[in-house]
Amino acid sequence: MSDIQKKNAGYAAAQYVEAGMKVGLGTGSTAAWFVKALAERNLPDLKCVPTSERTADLARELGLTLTTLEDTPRLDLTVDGADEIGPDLALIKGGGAALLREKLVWEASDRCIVIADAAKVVKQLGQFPLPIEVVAFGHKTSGARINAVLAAHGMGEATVRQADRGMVRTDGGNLIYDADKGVIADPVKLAADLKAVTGVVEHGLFLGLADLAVIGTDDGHETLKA
Ligand SMILES: O=C[C@H](O)[C@H](O)[C@H](O)COP(=O)(O)O
Repeated sequence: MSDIQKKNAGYAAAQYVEAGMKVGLGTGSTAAWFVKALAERNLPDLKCVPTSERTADLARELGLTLTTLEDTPRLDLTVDGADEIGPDLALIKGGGAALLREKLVWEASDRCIVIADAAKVVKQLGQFPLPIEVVAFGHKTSGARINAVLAAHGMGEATVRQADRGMVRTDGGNLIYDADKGVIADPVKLAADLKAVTGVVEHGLFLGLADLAVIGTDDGHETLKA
């Protein structure tokens, strides 16, 4: 993990934003650099949709104009971080528990740019534990079903994410189960199988959504196309 690489990716991605755009703001330490760089550009008539309360607070503090998906259902561009970037720009996201709002914002965007430090680029997804957002009601039952799906994919068990004060809650009040790390051999099928479990709200596999990756290097950035 390199902060300078994250910063370089965030600042480079801010150059893709034009005046008057409707922009989705990602969540996490890399996306925070993008939000900062975007605010510094001071472009006129931007409208931004944040993907978490954390990002909303930061963007507000930096003077960006915020709106919601309810008021602005289509966006020109979303820029967001990732936990892993695999072949074809298939991603794992949700390390910061923001995956549901992130996916809603990504899917509402004409173009999505993923930004990351170089260590996030992998040959096969799965070394980062896949986050799965689950409704709290009956979550142990849902968790057992999730584990059956993961076992069928040759993966280890998922466990509920804990913080100092108990189970982590997302901005929407849900829980996060993190799959044990391992090889995700068939991300498309795993995504469909997880979505079929009642109680699963969303999972952190972002497939076919990223158009471009901006990868920070120590002295600049590189781009990868989908
Ligand atoms: O839920 C959080 C998001 O998906 C983040 O974009 C992801 O975890 C990457 O975060 P970071 O840039 O801090 O590594």
